[in-house]
Formats: sequence, C-alpha cells, structure tokens
Amino acid sequence: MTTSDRRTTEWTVRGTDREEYGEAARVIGEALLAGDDPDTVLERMRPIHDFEGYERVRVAVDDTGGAERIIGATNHFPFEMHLPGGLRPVAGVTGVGVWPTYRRRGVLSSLMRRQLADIHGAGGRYAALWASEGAIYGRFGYGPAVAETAAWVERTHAALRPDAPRDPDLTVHLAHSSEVRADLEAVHGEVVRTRLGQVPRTAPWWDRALRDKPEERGGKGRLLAVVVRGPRGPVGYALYRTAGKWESGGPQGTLHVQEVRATVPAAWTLLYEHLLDRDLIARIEFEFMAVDDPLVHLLANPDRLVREIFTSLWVRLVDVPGALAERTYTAPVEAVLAVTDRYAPWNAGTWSLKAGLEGARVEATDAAPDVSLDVSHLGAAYLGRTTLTGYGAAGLATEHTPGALARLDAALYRPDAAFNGVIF
Ligand SMILES: CC(=O)SCCNC(=O)CCNC(=O)[C@H](O)C(C)(C)COP(=O)(O)OP(=O)(O)OC[C@H]1O[C@@H](n2cnc3c(N)ncnc32)[C@H](O)[C@@H]1OP(=O)(O)O
Repeated sequence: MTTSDRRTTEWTVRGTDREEYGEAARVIGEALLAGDDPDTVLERMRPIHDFEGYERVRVAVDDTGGAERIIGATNHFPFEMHLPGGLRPVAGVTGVGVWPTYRRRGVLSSLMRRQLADIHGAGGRYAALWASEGAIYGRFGYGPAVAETAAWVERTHAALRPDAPRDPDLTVHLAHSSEVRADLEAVHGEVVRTRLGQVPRTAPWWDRALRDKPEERGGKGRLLAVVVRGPRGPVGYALYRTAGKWESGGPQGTLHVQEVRATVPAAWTLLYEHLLDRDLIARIEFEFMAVDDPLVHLLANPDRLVREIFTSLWVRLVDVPGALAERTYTAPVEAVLAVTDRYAPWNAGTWSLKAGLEGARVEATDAAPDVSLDVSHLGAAYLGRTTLTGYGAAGLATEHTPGALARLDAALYRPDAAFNGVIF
C-alpha cells in the first residue's frame, strides 16, 4: 500500500506485548528519525518499558489483505506529577509514531481516540506529553501548559551578584554521577514535593538520567555530578559534562548542564558558582531551565543569560469535571463553562465551576455559559501560566459574560512556574 492509497476511516487499534513491541519500536524509531538500527533503538527503550510494562502500548494495524502489519503506535507511562493541588496520576503519553508511508490517513487520530478512552476508562483525569511538533496535539485536546527555556551564558559575563545568599555550613563535592546517586535521589525527591510539573523518578528513570555510555557522549566528557551538602544531608546537585576546545586565542571549552536541582537558596549560589566558573570553559549551556530559575535573579548581569523559550508539557484534561474539582485555586471564582471536546465526548457540555480557597465543585448545568472554550484551552491553563484571556483575545475562546475569562485566569494563576525538565 502506498501514500496514494488514502484511507482515512478508523484503523484497528489494539494492545500488544513485550515480544511484539520490537515491531512497534521499529515504527516509532523510524518515525522519530532515530537513525540507529532498530535493535539499538529497542535496547535503549527496553529498561524503561520492561519496568513500566507493555499493557498500555497501543498499536494501529493495517489488516487489509490478510496479514496484519503494525503501522503506528502510542503508549503512556503511569506517572505521578505535581499539579496544582498535589501529586496526581498523569498519563505520560510517549512513543507516538506512524510508519512514513501511512501518514495523514487518520492513523494517529485512531490511536489518540482509543488512548483517551483507555485512560478515561481506567479513571485517569490527565494526560501530558512533550510534542515533537507543536502543530500536532491541539486537535486532540492538549494545550501548551508549560514553558521552559534552553539557556547559555559566556563565562566572562557569568558572575553572580555579591549579595547572592550564602551559608557557611554548605560544602561542594564533585564526583562521577554514579558515585553520588543516593544524594541526587534525596534532593530530587524533595524538589518533586515543591515544584509544579515534576515527576518522581523511579530506578529505571534514574538509570536513564545517569546513562553514561562512552559511545553516546557525543564528544563530551563523563557525566559529572556536583553535590551541595549541609549538616542534614544533600541540598542540591547539578549534572553536567564538559567539552574541551583549544584555539589559538585560548581555551574555548563548553560546559553542558543536564539538570540542576536545589532545595535551599544558598545551594543554588554554590551550584551556579561551580558551574559558571570552571577553568578553561568559555561558555555554559543549560539544556532545560525553568522560566523562573533562580539564576535569572542571581546573575550580576541577567541580560547576558541568553534564553530560548519552548513549550515542554502539553496537558490534556481527560476528565474535565474531575480535574477542575480537585485543583486548588488562587482566588475564588464562579463560572459556567461550555466545553467542546472532539476526542473525549464525555467532557463536552456545560459545566458549572464554583471554586474557593478551600475547594471546588463542578457540576453539569443547563445554565447559560459565561465562556465557551475548547478542552485544549483548559489543559493549557491548568498549570496556571497560560491564560484563557489569551485564547479570548485570539478569538478562540468566547466570553459571554464580560470579565469572565480574566476572573478565571486570576483563580487559575500560579505564581510558581511549572518545570518538567525531562523529555519522556
Ligand atoms: C508524545 C510523542 O511521542 S511526540 C512524537 C510524535 N511523533 C512524530 O513526530 C514522528 C513523526 N510523525 C509521525 O509519525 C506522524 O506524522 C504523526 C504521528 C505526527 C501523525 O500521524 P498521522 O497518522 O499522519 O496523523 P493523522 O493522519 O491522524 O492526522 C490527524 C490530523 O493531524 C494533522 N497532523 C498530523 N501530523 C501533523 C504534523 N506533524 N504537523 C501538522 N499537522 C499534523 C493532520 O494533517 C490531520 O489534520 P486534519 O484532521 O485537519 O486532517
């Protein structure tokens, strides 16, 4: 069958198992331009998938002409994520791909419809994903909920403010990442409890974060960990690699930061002093940084931190009334929402939201709506930083009661920006 054989009806979507997953991985690897041979792609995916299981993988098959062939796949990990209100079960959607000759014929649409029904059927209220392209997931009800940045700074302009907080009881230690794993896990566990968007990390996810095969280093050095310790244990760490470069004008090395986490302000100071002032380094690059990372304030000249903003998490409310009812709100609000949802029809309808500082109630209603909007807008706004007012100004959400969108935004707002920092 070729791309000219256009079939856009529903495709057969079914579960799979560990053995057959190799075929699905071949499709996903090719779709995502993994480049490696299928066995290498599979070897990289196996540890996480063996841990998380294969029961949530869904494959689309072409069953025309007798034999079945896997032509698309999706999966989701049963994560917990820190959302407004606390740690919640979130379906971490991943491994989405369609075999190149079957694109644009509705394969992904069939997979998404089935996956949402499965998540909902299992009692799930949320799904979240990192999108390969921003144009794909809005139609399936996902909204751009979290903005993060990649960042870099030249070492010559990376001095910290003289009044950056300091604590003489804190000390700095440098080691290979594998030697201090317990420290990293302790700090990360603490950060997950306070930072929106974070996901607790199980053993295979730590293995992945600390994976340091020489052939996969891409010309950089070993994965190092700098740990800050206080009297009661570790309070911060950073994972990074260096890449030396020698030019006629002098050393021009780069320091690549994979992640930085800290639980007290003075630990950020020590970590950044270490990262921003290694000898022979000219430039420091951060792969993922929260939009409100302390470095933005700690640099003596914050303008020298060059940041590129991108969407990390796309969030989908799989159960609109359930998700809105268990969220915490920054201000009381009452509103009637008319919600459209093409892919999860159980959400479509008119909902009355009555939210206070102590809790929220959401019920189906016949009342006239204050706003009409799509489920993707609610997903975008759920973590408190993407405004519904913005969708209104763009003409995508409609305000029937003047001021209703702004009142909803004030109630949904979170002063602390969510940060995920790990592509899944
Ligand atoms: C969470 C993750 O895993 S992200 C990784 C996603 N995977 C990739 O990017 C791998 C490369 N791409 C692919 O494998 C496929 O092109 C997919 C999965 C993105 C899309 O699969 P398809 O089967 O082609 O999608 P399908 O035919 O169901 O398209 C549904 C709609 O989305 C649109 N669409 C699909 N992909 C894209 C895209 N990349 N950009 C813009 N629009 C898109 C289609 O035009 C169609 O629009 P319509 O409903 O208005 O006609």
